[in-house]
Amino acid sequence: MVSAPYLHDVTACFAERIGEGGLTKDAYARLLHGCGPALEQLRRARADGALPFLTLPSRRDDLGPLATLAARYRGAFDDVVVLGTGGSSLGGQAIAALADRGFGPPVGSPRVHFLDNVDPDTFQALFAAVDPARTGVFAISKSGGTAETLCQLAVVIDRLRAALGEDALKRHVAVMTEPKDSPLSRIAERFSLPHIDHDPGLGGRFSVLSTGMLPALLLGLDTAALRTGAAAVLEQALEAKDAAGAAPAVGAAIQVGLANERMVSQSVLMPYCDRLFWFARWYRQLWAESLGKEGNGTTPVDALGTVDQHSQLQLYLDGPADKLFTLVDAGMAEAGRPVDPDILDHPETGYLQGRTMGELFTAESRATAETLIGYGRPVRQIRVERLDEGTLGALFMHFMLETAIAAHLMGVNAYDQPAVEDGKRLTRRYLQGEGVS
Ligand SMILES: O=P(O)(O)OC[C@H]1OC(O)[C@H](O)[C@@H](O)[C@@H]1O
Repeated sequence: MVSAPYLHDVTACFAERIGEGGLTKDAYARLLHGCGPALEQLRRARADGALPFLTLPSRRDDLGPLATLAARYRGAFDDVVVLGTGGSSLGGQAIAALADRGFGPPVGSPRVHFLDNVDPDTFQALFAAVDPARTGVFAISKSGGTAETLCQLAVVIDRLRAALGEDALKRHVAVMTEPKDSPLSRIAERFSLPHIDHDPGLGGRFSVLSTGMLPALLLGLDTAALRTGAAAVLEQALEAKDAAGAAPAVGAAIQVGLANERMVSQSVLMPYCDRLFWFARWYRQLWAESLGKEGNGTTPVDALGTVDQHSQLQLYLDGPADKLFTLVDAGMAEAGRPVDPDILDHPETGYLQGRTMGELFTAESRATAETLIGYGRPVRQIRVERLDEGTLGALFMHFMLETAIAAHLMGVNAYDQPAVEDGKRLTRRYLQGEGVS
């Protein structure tokens, strides 16, 4: 059992059963040994600043311009639209879910909408719902050249300009992109839009502690706590005396070991917490794009307890034995009011009487883990005492490190995504008229 500050019982419970299945203790020990150089590489990268996702947790200097913009937006707008896709959107969505459960933002915050697709119907619905005079926009694109984000922004600027005039744009629209010449930086320049620099060394799927900060500030979340939680996990992992003491290394060794032995081809992340729904979506991109290279990688699956017990669990238990399960328990056992036996008085539901919703949640998470183990499926559980900015930051860092270490073990570069460029090239050709009948 490995524990890290903030993440209690990062139970590599499968580690305790290694040797029972196809992953031998020797193979696991070799992989864990291989994590040593991976951790050393991360230590060096943190020291020389080569990987900004490792230095960001201890930085605060970059937050100033974001805080200024957020304060202005909070004062001026009822709605803020965050444009961008992939790594420029999912981290922000995962953070925003902490504060907005879908019933509206906290008092004093605007409604924050993430538009990460180019579905014209969605944009039509957005324009019908918001008042342009009370709407702010924040467009995020690391490269500044992503077709979807540029198209989104062009459409939104067109609408705002028609409603408010060109001069108003600089008060309503801001961008975050690399400080270089790009289609997005040119738009910012042309309309004098505030431009916040995106660190060129910070890959989108490792950028949550940067791209997620404006949404966090808009919703009144504690950005310092997000980073402190991440820093604590980073510190624990990089200062551990060996790889066995570093939870992300243990997780990477298990995931890669099971994949090498052809025991898993999919990695299911199943939090028991609605607020972690978008976290699982964020993880899906991180794991897929970082590792899916040269025939490597396992397919990440985002699931949600208890909902997916009622739609996926049959397959998970009795379908192909090709999945590793990571269940996240967000410490809600105490939450909720007890069920009044006067209302639920049927003899068959005696087990629910006097129990809280949180108790049902927690019992189901435990029961699912044990049932999966009973069916011989590899399972690990991560327990978070309480979900807040600190623990969410810790979870982000845990999985970013686990992914980086897994990439090292697989011998792939975690920080690029060369294959997706092919489809982008083809899209451009189609739009230019080539091959379109
Ligand atoms: O932030 P951007 O440069 O606009 O990129 C947004 C997304 O675009 C892609 O196609 C990449 O596959 C993703 O890794 C990236 O996060």
